Amino acid sequence: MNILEISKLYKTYGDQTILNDLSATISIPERIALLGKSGQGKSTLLRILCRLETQDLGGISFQGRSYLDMDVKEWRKKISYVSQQSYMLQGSVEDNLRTVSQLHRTDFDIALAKQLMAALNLEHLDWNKSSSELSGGEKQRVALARTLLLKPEVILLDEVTASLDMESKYAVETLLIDWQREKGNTFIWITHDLEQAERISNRIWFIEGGSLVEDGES
Ligand SMILES: Nc1ncnc2c1ncn2[C@@H]1O[C@H](COP(=O)(O)OP(=O)(O)OP(=O)(O)O)[C@@H](O)[C@H]1O
Repeated sequence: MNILEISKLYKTYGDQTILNDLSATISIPERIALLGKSGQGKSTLLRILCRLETQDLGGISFQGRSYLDMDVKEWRKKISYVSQQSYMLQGSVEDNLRTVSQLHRTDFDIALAKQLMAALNLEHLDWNKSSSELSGGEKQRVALARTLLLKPEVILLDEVTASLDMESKYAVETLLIDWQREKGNTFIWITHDLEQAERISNRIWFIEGGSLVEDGES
């Protein structure tokens, strides 16, 4: 039962309905592009899936286990979110990369970290540099490497190439597709770029009015 199941999710903010009876079954592995106009609840859906927010009604289960039966830390190790505004911890680049293993008490895989940084066109970035001194695009890619080091089974990507130049954008796409094929994980990737959606996905979702109005192969 290698699936993430979303069942009848409802979410409102005040009198605004953001998710309205949204259900879906997500296989692992799978590559999903999530499209939809601004303000349609894409980020809200991903934030609920990694339990940064709570739905008003409905359930989520992963490999047959309800989200209610798994503690948040264990859940987020399996289902991780990379936000649009990349969140950096205080300290150096290396501190940021190491955090994940410290948090989850696993060994820091320095070889993998170097490999990821190189694949993200960051091989020349000084690991002693303070995270506050990084550019937006550097922060975004360090945040991505930090998440991949956790090897989540489901990676939730919120417009992660939005602040990148073309070369870095393609580097991120290549890395995530190669990683997905090799590890057999799933990603759900929010993008406003239809061409990118077609390049990166095998399944496309279109969200509108709080529901998935399209769900098909790409
Ligand atoms: N914490 C919150 N409190 C109140 N309203 C919120 C909150 N978070 C999101 N919203 C509202 O919910 C709606 C959906 O927001 P969300 O960020 O999920 O949309 P989105 O589809 O990801 O948009 P975009 O493509 O612009 O990133 C928006 O109208 C937003 O203003």
